[in-house]
Amino acid sequence: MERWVYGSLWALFAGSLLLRLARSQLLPTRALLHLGLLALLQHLCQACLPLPLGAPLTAAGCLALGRAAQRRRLPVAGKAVFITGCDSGFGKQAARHLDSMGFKVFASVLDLESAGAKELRQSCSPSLTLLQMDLTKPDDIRKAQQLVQPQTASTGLWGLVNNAGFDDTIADAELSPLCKFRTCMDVNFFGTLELTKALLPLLRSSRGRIVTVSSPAGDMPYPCLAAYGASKAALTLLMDTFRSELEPWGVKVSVILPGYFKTGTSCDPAYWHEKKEQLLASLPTDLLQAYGEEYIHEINKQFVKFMKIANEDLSLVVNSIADALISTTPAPRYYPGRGMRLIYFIHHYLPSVIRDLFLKAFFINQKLPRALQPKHQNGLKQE
Ligand SMILES: NC(=O)C1=CN([C@@H]2O[C@H](COP(=O)(O)OP(=O)(O)OC[C@H]3O[C@@H](n4cnc5c(N)ncnc54)[C@H](O)[C@@H]3O)[C@@H](O)[C@H]2O)C=CC1
Ligand SMILES: C[C@]12CC(=O)[C@H]3[C@@H](CCC4=CC(=O)CC[C@@]43C)[C@@H]1CC[C@@H]2C(=O)CO
Repeated sequence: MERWVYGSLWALFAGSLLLRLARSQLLPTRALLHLGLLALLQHLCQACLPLPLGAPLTAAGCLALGRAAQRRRLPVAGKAVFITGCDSGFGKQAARHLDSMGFKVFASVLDLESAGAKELRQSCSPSLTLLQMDLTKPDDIRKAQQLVQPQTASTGLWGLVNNAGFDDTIADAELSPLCKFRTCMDVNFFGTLELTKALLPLLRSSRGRIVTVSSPAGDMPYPCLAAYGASKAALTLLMDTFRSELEPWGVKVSVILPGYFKTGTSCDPAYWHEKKEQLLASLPTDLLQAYGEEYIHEINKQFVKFMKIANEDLSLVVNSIADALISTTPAPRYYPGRGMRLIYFIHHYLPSVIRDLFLKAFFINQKLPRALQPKHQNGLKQE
């Protein structure tokens, strides 16, 4: 009897864990997971249940998992979606893709004359509306809300895709100017929060969707990304809170956590060279003395080399955005991109010392600051 109780409890625990992992999008393939789960259930039933119930229970498991695995999609007709950051990158490609799917797209851009805005104007259907909006300007957000509201009064606004984001500093937190922390927070957190609050009444009336593109840098300490990562950490937590609080209203919230992709200026060496020079010119002398110019050149070199191998297939992210908008069961998290499952597995299950070493080996591994180098050590001792 005891064996039977333990076996059943173990089967329930293992089954719930594997199902949670399946829904989290963290595992390589659903089929692999389902086979593993069914083999486990079959074994446990045979080992623990007094009667030959293995086969019928396993068959029931197949049916249940098959239904869970089916991700049904909602009809697109009549659904309006507001997307931010469509000048380039994921936002531009998502606007074009959602327009081709039949959504009524409101594509906001920083600059209506940007190459991306012109491309969307030329390549998308007449139902796509381009509008200029700077997330750091409350007046722009108010005008955007006033444009969208009358055009969605009958249908409500089905989706908000918070895609716009900013970072232009790749340096240790101590070397990152405070104004960079503020700009990242202003765009990535406060601007996104203000827009979301402005459009929430429309989203609640349609029991629609909020899809926010955050970053794994908000979940784990990527070296030299403190300003950006802190703003994304705040954003991700905000969206998790929205997901819980908006559940009674029928509004579903998903967070997209992409890997590293070639978008906008993310892999433009000339852009990052200019940002490095601006940073060097802005640093106080004592800080520059302590770290040394070479330290900052090395970070920039490692970063530019890393982005050379960034993913070029933006459709991985765009498809996650689309799924979060029209799946009947959107996932709370999407992890599109090479190696993201491994990175999150390490983050969730390995000790912090291993996690930190992995991120340094994977992304940027700073050299010793000038003041800590043996040939400069005597300078420190005298001070
Ligand atoms: N490229 C990558 O490897 C990754 C990007 N992300 C996130 O993906 C999102 C999209 O970025 P990407 O397409 O990669 O880069 P991107 O630079 O091509 O696009 C960023 C967009 O945000 C807009 N934007 C910037 N500041 C703005 C402001 N103040 N107001 C309104 N819009 C503003 C830009 O005009 C641009 O359209 C961002 O939230 C970014 O943090 C997350 C993980 C990885
Ligand atoms: C900061 C930025 C976007 C990111 O989130 C990535 C970063 C390059 C290193 C990364 C590797 C990952 O595995 C996750 C994503 C990320 C932290 C990108 C460099 C420029 C990108 C940017 O500026 C976004 O606005």
